[in-house]
Amino acid sequence: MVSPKYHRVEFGSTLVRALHGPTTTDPYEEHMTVNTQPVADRPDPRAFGLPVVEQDQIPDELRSLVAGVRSLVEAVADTEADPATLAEVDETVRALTDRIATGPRQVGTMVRRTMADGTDELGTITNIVAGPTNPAAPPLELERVEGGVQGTVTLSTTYQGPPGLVHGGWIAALLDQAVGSASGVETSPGLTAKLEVNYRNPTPLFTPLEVTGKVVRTERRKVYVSGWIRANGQVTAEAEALMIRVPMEEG
Ligand SMILES: CCCCCCCC/C=C\CCCCCCCC(=O)SCCNC(=O)CCNC(=O)[C@H](O)C(C)(C)COP(=O)(O)OP(=O)(O)OC[C@H]1O[C@@H](n2cnc3c(N)ncnc32)[C@H](O)[C@@H]1OP(=O)(O)O
Repeated sequence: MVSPKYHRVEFGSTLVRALHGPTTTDPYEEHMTVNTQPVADRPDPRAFGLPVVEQDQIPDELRSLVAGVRSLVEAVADTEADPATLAEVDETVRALTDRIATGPRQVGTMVRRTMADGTDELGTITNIVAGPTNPAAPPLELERVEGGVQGTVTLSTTYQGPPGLVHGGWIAALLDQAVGSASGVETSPGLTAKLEVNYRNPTPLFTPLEVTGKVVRTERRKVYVSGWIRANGQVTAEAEALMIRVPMEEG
């Protein structure tokens, strides 16, 4: 179990409860299993009042909508349609937004997914890099490899910084996710205390990017992790990170 002395995370969810009330109702609860069984050797988000949704229980209709909205964002970012068409689409989108807004899901809602090798991973359901219900997430799907995790993602124009290239902040975000996930599956989940990124070569848009995180060594709660992004086999960015694991109760 997670130690109650982990005040910062505990305070975070207490704050969430203070802001949003003791939300136990999830708009998708009818369609998704909210797991209530504690996990023995891992921090249990439910100890902090955070619901856990199983990723394979997310309705196909929501997955499809998320992908559709992602395409919409790309189309909007690059549209050169005439003003009359823009006004018409704007009105439609606003009407659709009103129709779908069911109120916020509880902040901190977690999702559990099972990687190809059977490893379970917990993350927030709207995680900006990997969250399965977040249309703003690319999403980066990581799988277990020896010593860590790896995944491939292709970013389009909505992640642009310099012309034709991925924004440096997003490069750091991808690496943060990879080192955090590597640390989480190889040891236990934690927070990033330090992330140093070296931008070695331009990271191109519209090109499959291989994102890797590997644990280098562990000292008590400190986990040292390296990360890389490769495009066409060439390293474009690398990271050295320090993750601090959420403390577990002794014994
Ligand atoms: C129940 C559910 C909870 C789950 C939570 C995790 C879920 C993850 C799930 C799935 C993973 C998916 C992937 C996610 C990827 C994204 C990750 C992010 O983006 S994280 C957001 C950005 N990071 C922050 O906002 C941290 C802000 N900083 C803090 O909150 C604290 O500073 C924290 C937790 C990092 C450390 O605070 P302390 O009080 O817990 O730990 P102290 O006792 O100070 O340090 C422990 C050891 O670490 C060293 N240390 C701490 N910070 C250091 C630093 N910056 N540089 C060097 N050493 C440091 C200390 O010197 C100490 O070392 P010695 O054991 O004594 O040798």
